[in-house]
Amino acid sequence: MTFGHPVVTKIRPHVDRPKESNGKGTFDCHMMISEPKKWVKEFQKAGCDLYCFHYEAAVDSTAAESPEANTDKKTNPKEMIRYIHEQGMRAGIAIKPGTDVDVLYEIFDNSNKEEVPEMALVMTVEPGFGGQKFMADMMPKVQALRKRYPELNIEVDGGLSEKTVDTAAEAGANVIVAGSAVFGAKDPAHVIAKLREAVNKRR
Ligand SMILES: O=C(CO)[C@@H](O)[C@H](O)COP(=O)(O)O
Repeated sequence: MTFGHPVVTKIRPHVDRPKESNGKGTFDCHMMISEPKKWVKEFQKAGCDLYCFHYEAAVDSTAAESPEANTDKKTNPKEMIRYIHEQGMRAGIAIKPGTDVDVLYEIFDNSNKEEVPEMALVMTVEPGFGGQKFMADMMPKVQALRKRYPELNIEVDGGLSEKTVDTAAEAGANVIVAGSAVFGAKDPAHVIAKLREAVNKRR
């Protein structure tokens, strides 16, 4: 599990859930875990505003607990999104580098708004650890999402820094996760300001 560090935290008002955050930004929890449904309530209690799970991991948790009883372990992100919304949080859905962006279209095109997340997260490194190299070849996914959903919150995570943020922002990302670039900086506030600036000048 990792906690994202979104430096651009304003979720666009028209996609906001009724329960607003506390005015101090959005507590965006990126759940890089295999059974994301298990932790939804715990994280809601802990103050999470936006619960982001992986498309690849959205397997029914009951089925995952009893594999022998599970004959069709199928991905069910819609159920996850509805469940997150029912707990009063916003939902995000993440895809790993090897996952096609097309899998998200069915999810965002759904006419049932309770099953539509407020954010898409395009991983720009393989999930695992900080300090990896930004994968610029993920940008076509961001561009495709931005073209199809002009108002969507699109997050990128992995290898973002002052050097790479322009590429991501130019492609259409408006929520930037940065680990080592911020926490390893002499002046984290300056880096955060630069990352924000890169996004804001394109909005
Ligand atoms: O958890 C992950 C990747 O597994 C990311 O959230 C990274 O931790 C971000 O760190 P940097 O790439 O910015 O150092």
